[in-house]
Amino acid sequence: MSRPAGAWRHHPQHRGHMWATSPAFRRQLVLLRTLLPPHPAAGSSSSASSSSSLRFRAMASSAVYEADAEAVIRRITPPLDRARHKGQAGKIAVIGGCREYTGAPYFAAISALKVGADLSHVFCTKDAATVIKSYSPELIVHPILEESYSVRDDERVSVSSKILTEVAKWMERFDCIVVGPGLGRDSFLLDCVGNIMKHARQANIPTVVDGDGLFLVTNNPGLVEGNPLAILTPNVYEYKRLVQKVLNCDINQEAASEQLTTLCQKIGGVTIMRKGKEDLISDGKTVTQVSMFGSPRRCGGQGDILAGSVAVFSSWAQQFVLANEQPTDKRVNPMTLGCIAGSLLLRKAASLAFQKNKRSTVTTDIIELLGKSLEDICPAEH
Ligand SMILES: NC(=O)C1=CN([C@@H]2O[C@H](COP(=O)(O)OP(=O)(O)OC[C@H]3O[C@@H](n4cnc5c(N)ncnc54)[C@H](O)[C@@H]3O)[C@@H](O)[C@H]2O)[C@@H](O)CC1
Ligand SMILES: Nc1ncnc2c1ncn2[C@@H]1O[C@H](COP(=O)(O)OP(=O)(O)OP(=O)(O)O)[C@@H](O)[C@H]1O
Ligand SMILES: [Mg+2]
Repeated sequence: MSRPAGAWRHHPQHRGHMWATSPAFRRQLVLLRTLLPPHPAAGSSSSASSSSSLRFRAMASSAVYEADAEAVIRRITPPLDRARHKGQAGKIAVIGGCREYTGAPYFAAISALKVGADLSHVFCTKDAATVIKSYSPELIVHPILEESYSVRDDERVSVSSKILTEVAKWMERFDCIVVGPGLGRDSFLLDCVGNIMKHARQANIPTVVDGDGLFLVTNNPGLVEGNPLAILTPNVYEYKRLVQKVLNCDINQEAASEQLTTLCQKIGGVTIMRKGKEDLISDGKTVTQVSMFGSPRRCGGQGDILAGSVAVFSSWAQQFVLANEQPTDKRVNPMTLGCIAGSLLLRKAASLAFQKNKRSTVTTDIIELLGKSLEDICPAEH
């Protein structure tokens, strides 16, 4: 996603946003401070920023900050510049899709396009490929993954290495990959995907891990340990399993933010978005939340939309942070910004879809409203 340095700085949408600051984080998080309210330690009043959308609340001993997520979206979304060519707004790949699940990888991949990526690929099993292609001609679908039932024992090593070679050919082109939507839990397939994750890491490709990708990572945390380009997006059950495995304890709701911070630190370097009534986001240093109400419908697939959206926003945020030329130690974590932006956009689209469709709201209704939701926040220029 090469682009002229500073492209974002000249976006009219990005001018003049007065965000609150957080002195306690100033040294580390120059951009994120603009998303945060005054920190209590700085002597500001506890009714911090009551006049703005920025709030904080104490949970156990860790403060949780409500992000000004609209401002984040405006800030990181690149302008539609006529001089740009295909690919510069992002190339995303979803690793997922098997016999059982074809909806999830489709939802994630099409959402990436609807948010604004130029190209969206899906790497899935042969069974799933034709089905996914039939949902949309926009997606580039690679039928290369194999499940145990289709591979003889004596073929496993060669098939596994062929799969890795095939994905590796493409890997450098991607700005972000999403591992897990509709992947299934076949052991051979998960082994192959573990190798793909290792390769992505070596190639410094940001990786969103969701759905069955989290099943893989929970059983093998080493796949993401110490990787600052990894984002985990667990739902309530996936989070519980991760906490049990990594922290060896149960969920502590009273100290939710502290536990999330500890989990990030224990895994090391990763960003985790704990999905739920509020989406709680931490990279082990700060905890931010997005709590704008979306929709009371909990139809399956909303997490897939989120994963595809976070992939796009994170790659935009990475470029934004680089283009603003902050010293490395002062850069905000772009993965956090991507999570904040993806969370708000999904919630806005879900809210609009629910207004229209009420109880019959399904995931495709929400996807159709991603564009309007983004337009309301950050209009395209003409
Ligand atoms: N249309 C599709 O193809 C969809 C496929 N999906 C994929 O389906 C796969 C499995 O994801 P799921 O989120 O369904 O995962 P699970 O199969 O773990 O969970 C399914 C449901 O079972 C229940 N459950 C799970 N663990 C539980 C526990 N410990 N205690 C009580 N109830 C529990 C919950 O209601 C949960 O929502 C993933 O690959 C995911 O991406 C989902 O994204 C939904 C949409
Ligand atoms: N109780 C809730 N109230 C409001 N929003 C919620 C609630 N639970 C989840 N969400 C929203 O729905 C999004 C998807 O979360 P969810 O927990 O449904 O993911 P998931 O189970 O992984 O979804 P999927 O069916 O795609 O696998 C989250 O980003 C969150 O914003
Ligand atoms: Mg899910």
